[in-house]
Amino acid sequence: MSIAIDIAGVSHTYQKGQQSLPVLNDLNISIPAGKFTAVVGPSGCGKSTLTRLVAGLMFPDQGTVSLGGEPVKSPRSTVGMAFQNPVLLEWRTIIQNVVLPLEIIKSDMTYNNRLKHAAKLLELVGLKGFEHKRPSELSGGMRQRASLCRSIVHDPDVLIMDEPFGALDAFTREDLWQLMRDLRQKQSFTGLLITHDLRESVFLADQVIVLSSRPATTQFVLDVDLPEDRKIDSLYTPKAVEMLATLREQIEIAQGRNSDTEAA
Ligand SMILES: Nc1ncnc2c1ncn2[C@@H]1O[C@H](COP(=O)(O)OP(=O)(O)OP(=O)(O)O)[C@@H](O)[C@H]1O
Repeated sequence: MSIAIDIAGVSHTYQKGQQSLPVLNDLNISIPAGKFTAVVGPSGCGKSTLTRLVAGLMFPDQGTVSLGGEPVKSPRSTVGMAFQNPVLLEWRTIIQNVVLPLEIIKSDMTYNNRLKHAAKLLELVGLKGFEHKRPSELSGGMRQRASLCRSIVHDPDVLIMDEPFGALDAFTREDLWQLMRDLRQKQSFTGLLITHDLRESVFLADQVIVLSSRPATTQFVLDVDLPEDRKIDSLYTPKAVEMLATLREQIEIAQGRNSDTEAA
């Protein structure tokens, strides 16, 4: 299986005036094409920094980040990003927000085809009938659904998610986990998910990486040995409960090593 995201020997230090803050230390993560890896770790250990490096928004001091075998030298149109706060433009309708990446990346696509493609995705995520509403007319969960559509409307090879469900209530979050599972089956992409929610990591990922406290390095890797077509109930099976207990233990070990604040 080909490697879609390869983080090889990556170290990074922020410089603020005379002060240095080492954040990542010799990090190695390989994610095969079509698979999802979740990254968990103490607050402030460097998870968002990692997403910025993979997105090509900044570059590591040492090591290489490669997507599809090519070193990342700038942001790529084959990458989609989803964040905790769905920043939807209020002066655009929901469907106009979703087509935005197509306007920029797939400018050769006709206006009607862009709309058709976005409408199909909105239907898939249960937002048929809301295409012409403004973002402020939707609930937080609905806005996040629309934002996910915008993240994948251009058929990215890689989807980077930085706590995309963190601001939602527990039930909406579980709904969106199931939505993400279904989207993955319809549209193949490789996922890098940053989360503080261990259940989310086990539900969505094929592999969970626990980072140590800052400067973060790989402390523990868990292969999620659950069926691909997971149900929320799968999280209550003895196997899943055991995995969650292992992850919690690893997070506690990581936190014990000098983390900023509480996590997970
Ligand atoms: N641009 C920057 N310049 C200097 N320091 C930064 C910068 N961005 C982040 N940091 C610092 O680097 C450390 C890691 O930040 P980062 O956001 O990557 O951690 P995180 O693991 O995503 O945190 P959290 O879990 O709380 O979201 C923090 O101490 C943060 O204050």
